[in-house]
Amino acid sequence: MDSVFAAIVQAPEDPILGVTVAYNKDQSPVKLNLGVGAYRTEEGKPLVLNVVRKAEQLLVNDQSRVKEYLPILGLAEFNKLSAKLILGDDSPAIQENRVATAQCLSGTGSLRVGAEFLAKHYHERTIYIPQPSWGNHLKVFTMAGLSVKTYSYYDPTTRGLNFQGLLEDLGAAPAGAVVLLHACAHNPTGVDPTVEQWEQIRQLIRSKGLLPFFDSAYQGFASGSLDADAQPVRMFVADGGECFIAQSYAKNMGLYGERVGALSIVCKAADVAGRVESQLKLVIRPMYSNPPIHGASIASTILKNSDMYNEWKIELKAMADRIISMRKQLFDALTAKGTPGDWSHIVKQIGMFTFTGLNSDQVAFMTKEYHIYMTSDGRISMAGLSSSTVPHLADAIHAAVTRAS
Ligand SMILES: Cc1ncc(COP(=O)(O)O)c(C=O)c1O
Repeated sequence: MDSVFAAIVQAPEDPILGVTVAYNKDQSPVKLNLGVGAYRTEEGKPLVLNVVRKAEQLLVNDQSRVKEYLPILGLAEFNKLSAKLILGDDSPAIQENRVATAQCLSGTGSLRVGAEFLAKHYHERTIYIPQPSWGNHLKVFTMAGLSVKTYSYYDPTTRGLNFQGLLEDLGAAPAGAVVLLHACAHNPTGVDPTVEQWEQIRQLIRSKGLLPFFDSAYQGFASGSLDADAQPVRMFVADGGECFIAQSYAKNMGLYGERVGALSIVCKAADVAGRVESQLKLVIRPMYSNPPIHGASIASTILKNSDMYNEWKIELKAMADRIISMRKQLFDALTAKGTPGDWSHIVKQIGMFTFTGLNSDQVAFMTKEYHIYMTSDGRISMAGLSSSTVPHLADAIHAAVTRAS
């Protein structure tokens, strides 16, 4: 008898995760995976932070965390500490109980819960995401039932921010529309607004009554400082207006596989935040019922202990510094080879990724001839690179841009 699913067609791989699938199949000893979003060491290995190991040790015999686990919303302490991490220790919004926070499944799960909440409870169903943006944004928001539009963000000619285009597009958005903002280290471009530009964006968003939704997946990775990277979010929260924030600990604590994250909805009054929290529970309950306890316990163990917190900051800074060093090494290697083109953007960009400017043909060539894997938009993860692999990548880029097409 034929399977009832016989007519199902093969789905395409995810454009980002598919890079790793293709890489795994490659038998070449020189193969290089620059698609990974998670941090890697000089040896190309995933890094378990020292401070995470310590927190895990402490947790082995600790039963107390179970006591403060809230149904559906997860670890109460984790939620409070996460809101503090992004909003600041002395945030009036936290002191006034204006923030509803739910522990969610890493950054993606936090975005999705926020999107489902908006689809159910918010009058304006349109969300503007930057052009370009992390590839999953479009799907997360569309699947939740929102209508996704884009606003100008990147200018390929300057390899910088298209600030004028951004202001024009957001200025033309319907009142109330949701605006997705990368809190720092914009993925994939590595281009962030300056503080002055953020202030102008804030004024525009508030004057038009748009709703800011921050995606904070790389706090600490842009500047090496957790506080500095949170500044754009804090500017928006300081004005007293509403704001959504999705946080991920996948990159900055290296907890990718634990799926640790939080969604915070900053409201204008405590009673509203209480009602929002009650509705968040109704959104989450039929999705996955309750979030897992282990990863969030690790994160809160680190966040609440000042010694461990300081140790985390040092480890995070070291990761951010290694990425900056990789940028410099790649730029120097291309310059030394006399590779045609201006590669200065590689050192100017911020965060884990570099938006090389290589086109999809050049990427395909580098994969075929050099076994180098990256997304077809030319984005490479600097974390996937090491001093020993920089020359191979520089050779490949040089060959890709100088070959007759
Ligand atoms: C901009 C951005 N947002 C959110 C995420 C989600 O990360 P995760 O769900 O692994 O925490 C990522 C991961 O690559 C990202 O780059």
